[in-house]
Amino acid sequence: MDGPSIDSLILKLHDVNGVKFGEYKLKSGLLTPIYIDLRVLVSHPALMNQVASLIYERVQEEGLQFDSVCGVPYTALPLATIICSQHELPMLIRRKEAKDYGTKRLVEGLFRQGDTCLIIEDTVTSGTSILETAEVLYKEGLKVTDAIVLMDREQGGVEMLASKGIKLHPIISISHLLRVLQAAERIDAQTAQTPHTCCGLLLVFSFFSHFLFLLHLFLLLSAGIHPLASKLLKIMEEKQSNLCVSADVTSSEELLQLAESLGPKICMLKTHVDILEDYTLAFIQKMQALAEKHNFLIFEDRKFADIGNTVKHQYEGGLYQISSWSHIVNAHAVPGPGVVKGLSAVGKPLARGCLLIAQMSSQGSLAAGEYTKAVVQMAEEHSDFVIGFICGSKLTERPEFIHMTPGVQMQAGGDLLGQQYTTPEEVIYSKGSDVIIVGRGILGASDRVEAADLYRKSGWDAYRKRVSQSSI
Ligand SMILES: O=c1ccn([C@@H]2O[C@H](COP(=O)(O)O)[C@@H](O)[C@H]2O)c(=O)[nH]1
Repeated sequence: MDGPSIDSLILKLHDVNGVKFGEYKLKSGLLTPIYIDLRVLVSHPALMNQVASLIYERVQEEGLQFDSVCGVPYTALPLATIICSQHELPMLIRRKEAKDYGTKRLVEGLFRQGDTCLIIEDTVTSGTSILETAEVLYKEGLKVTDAIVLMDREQGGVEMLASKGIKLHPIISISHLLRVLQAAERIDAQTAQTPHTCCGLLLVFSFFSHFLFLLHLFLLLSAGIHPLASKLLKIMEEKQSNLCVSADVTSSEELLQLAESLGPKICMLKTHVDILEDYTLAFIQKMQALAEKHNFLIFEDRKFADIGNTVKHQYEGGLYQISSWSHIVNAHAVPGPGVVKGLSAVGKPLARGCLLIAQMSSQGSLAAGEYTKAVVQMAEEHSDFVIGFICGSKLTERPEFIHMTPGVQMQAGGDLLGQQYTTPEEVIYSKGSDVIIVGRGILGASDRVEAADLYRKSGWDAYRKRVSQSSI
């Protein structure tokens, strides 16, 4: 498609409200002044066809070689469908929903290991959505070398994807779009300059979003939530961290080193003390001192799952005396409410809290569907002790519950024993969880402190972004 046709497409997109200025984001509290909303295309089939043709023309101009096409869900899905149907190209569908871990294929359609898949996207900002889709395809053994996008917001997407080995081919840049709209007198010169004042706007945005975050926190704290949950939220805000490190090591010395070095980066340290080869109560006292020093909570991932009377003993006594030092423990709901009552009898007087395991990150987990719903109900009935869930996504809008998600790494994927990984952005921003729990993603890094900081930043950015967008 030539320049004039692209320009007329831009005007048509503006006509159908696919490009919005100012108001949309101001209402939701964000100061992003230009919003590209190509979801409107589904209501305008002629325009949808035009966009699909434009994308396909670009594919041909670039001489791209590929075996299949995948549209980033959801807006680019119909675009990919039209292109594949009109040109008889094999298509793949990436599933976005993964509520029931491991029960569904992540990529639908036929492909062979090593096939190359072309990604199609409607709008790119940082490139994260394309990367997430590519990561799911990589996991299935596919290659991704190129991606085509209709609209490039020119906010680093091309560069970020290039650094990951994906060449992005944008069709319309936001600066061109603004020039066309200004020439057609749809916007004034000041609005057309918007991208060039990006840094100033980002500062205002950052301040505003921080304000919204604090407002959100205030509303949560006023909702009468458990003191431990409120303490956790305060730590998160103070340390700008929703990272819980899963310290799955077998020596107490290494665990203490982890707590000392990663302490400043985390809101919580998760332990499995029963894998330590040299557990002593003296060690646990040192850990408590580090938790005080670096202001984090301790979460013993004990996964209690017995009748109330037994879990009472397991929590309070034995070798580990968990209730004496662990701020938070967790439990399966399989035994019924007795497990919570037993734990609560020990933990409540000590101001401890409990997470119920509503979903698991492992492939084929049975904690799904009706079971998960029943766990949420059990939590609601015991909210004086249950402070939240181990889960893959937000399960309830009730503000008193904190959602914590394990199975997190920078790249989606899994291990050989059924663990499944999702990215911090996906877990926190897309799925609405609050805290990321990261083990080997940090423990396996050559520089654990640097890795922890990357996870902290990624998780926290996603959290702030989500909270800012949902507050007003
Ligand atoms: O569903 C669950 C519940 C708990 N875990 C625990 O989290 C960590 C994850 O470690 P990675 O090294 O990041 O895989 C580990 O301690 C598990 O016991 C979980 O993974 N999934």
